[in-house]
Amino acid sequence: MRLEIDNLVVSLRSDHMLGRGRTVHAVKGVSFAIGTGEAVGLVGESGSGKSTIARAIMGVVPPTTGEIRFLQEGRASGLPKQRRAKLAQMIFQDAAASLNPRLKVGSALNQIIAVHHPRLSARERETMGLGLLRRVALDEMIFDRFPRELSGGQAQRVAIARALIPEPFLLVCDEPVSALDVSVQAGILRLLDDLRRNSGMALLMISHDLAAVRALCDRIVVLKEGEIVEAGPANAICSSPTHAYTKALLDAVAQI
Ligand SMILES: Nc1ncnc2c1ncn2[C@@H]1O[C@H](COP(=O)(O)OP(=O)(O)OP(=O)(O)O)[C@@H](O)[C@H]1O
Repeated sequence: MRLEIDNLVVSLRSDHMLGRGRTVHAVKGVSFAIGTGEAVGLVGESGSGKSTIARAIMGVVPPTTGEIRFLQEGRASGLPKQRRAKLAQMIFQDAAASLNPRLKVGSALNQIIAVHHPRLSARERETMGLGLLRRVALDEMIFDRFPRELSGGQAQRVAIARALIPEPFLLVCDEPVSALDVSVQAGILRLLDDLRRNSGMALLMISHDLAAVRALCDRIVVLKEGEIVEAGPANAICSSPTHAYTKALLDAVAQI
């Protein structure tokens, strides 16, 4: 399986009070690809277009021009809703906010398991839910907790467990650790890395933090004002950046 982003342009109508109705060129002709089991980092300062690219991949915003293709053995993959869930899932910075506050973790997982595995019995769904918790290294007790009773790291692990249910080709991670304590960050990054290595799930790791991206990714794409300024193997980008902007991002990491 392969995701190809080809000359993607996304222009948005500004909803900001001061510039309402103005067109914002959030993404201006971006191309890159991700194959099965690959981890690609998308870095750039605030407003460089990272989240807009993620939303376009997830089908939430349409490309203004250009294409986003999921290819299976060279052929376009169909996009009925169920199928789309198997192409890409997404996790967010604020994991707790992405969980339904009224549902216990077990019920939330159960609902999504029922959608994607309709033939399973209630018992089998529960077994699968508990198995998912183990896969993200959470205690079974978490099954009976509400999102408000979870720590930030636990909530992110539940969000990851939920994303795994359709067994997606790609997990889009939008700043998945930037709201967490440094000690908790490493555990989540290790979990994402293990999932990629063990299940072959591809990762698109979106971050303004080059250090987190470097730890996880084979390749890095550096964005500035909606355009790619540099792209290549993670080690090469981090050890000898060619673009002044990438150097500035690296210097920012060194100062932390
Ligand atoms: N819904 C929207 N309407 C209008 N403009 C938008 C909208 N969403 C984003 N933008 C603009 O598009 C540009 C890219 O924003 P985007 O959120 O993709 O950047 P980002 O790199 O993800 O930033 P951050 O790291 O702060 O999340 C910015 O100028 C932003 O103001």
